[in-house]
Amino acid sequence: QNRTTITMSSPSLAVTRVLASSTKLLLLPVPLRRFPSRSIATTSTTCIKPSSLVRIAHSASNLRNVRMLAERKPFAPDFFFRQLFDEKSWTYTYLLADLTSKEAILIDPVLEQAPRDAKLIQELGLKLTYALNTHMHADHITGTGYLKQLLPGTVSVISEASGAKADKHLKDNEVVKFGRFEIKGLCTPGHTNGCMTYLVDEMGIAFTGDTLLIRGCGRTDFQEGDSRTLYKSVHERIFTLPDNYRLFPAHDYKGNMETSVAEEKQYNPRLTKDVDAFVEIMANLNLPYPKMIDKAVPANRECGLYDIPKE
Ligand SMILES: N[C@@H](CCC(=O)N[C@@H](CSS)C(=O)NCC(=O)O)C(=O)O
Repeated sequence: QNRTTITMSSPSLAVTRVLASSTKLLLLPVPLRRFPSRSIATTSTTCIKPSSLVRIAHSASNLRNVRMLAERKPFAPDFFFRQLFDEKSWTYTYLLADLTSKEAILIDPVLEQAPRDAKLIQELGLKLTYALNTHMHADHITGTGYLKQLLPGTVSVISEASGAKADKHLKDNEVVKFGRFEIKGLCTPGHTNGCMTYLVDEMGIAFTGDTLLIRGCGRTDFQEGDSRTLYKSVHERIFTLPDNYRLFPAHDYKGNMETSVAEEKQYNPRLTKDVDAFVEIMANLNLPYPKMIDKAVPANRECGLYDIPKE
């Protein structure tokens, strides 16, 4: 009979073998002391199908990463979340709302997408109260100025430290409410002086702007960029959040959409290094300047109220 015997100390190898042989598998009892602590042992002779083995093997390898898969805080049923994308600047905009009061906020809207965002908000029967910027962007013009025109009553928001115009300026730890929810601004300078990470603690989510990107971070070679400051901001204000917090950046250039505190603490190739190594990495990124920088920074200093289409 076609039989394969494996130990579960190398699950991926075992899966490869079993999938290749496509036989049933016989697990023989092996004294527990032969297994490393993270392995799965069987105490009786068992016959299992390859498909079950794949599941077991995945579970075994996941044991190593169990911290990363810490239970998420579920979204409340009355909390609305939508991630939107601008394909020209690779920017994520986030629409959040209280479904009972219908009050909504936007984080990092993009000028060219303001009509899309306004239409969506109207279609969903929401009322935009605040349009927030994580910082004074260099690669696109914020949509907050245009949204104020499209959806009158919208209040534009940016950090006090940004030096940009807006209806409302936030200090560190200051909160903005939308319905029963609140979003808190944490000063996380480094990419620019005025960078803020926005937290909705009740939902276990944070919007990191360009301070922390997925497996990366914002560059520090223009505006008031400073690598040591960025490193401190991430380590002291983002990596100290609970491991299961879901993180949403302002950009991603590789098709990723979200990450978590635990993942970035373990796998961020820049921010897992010590500060001197980080500074060295950042000094050698050699990225071309954003194409829009000369137009975007002056426009964003005026809250995007610059050259906007006349309605
Ligand atoms: N090519 C883009 C700009 C890409 C870029 O520089 N992104 C910034 C955030 S927007 S200022 C960044 O910090 N990137 C970090 C990285 O490691 O890529 C354009 O021309 O707009």
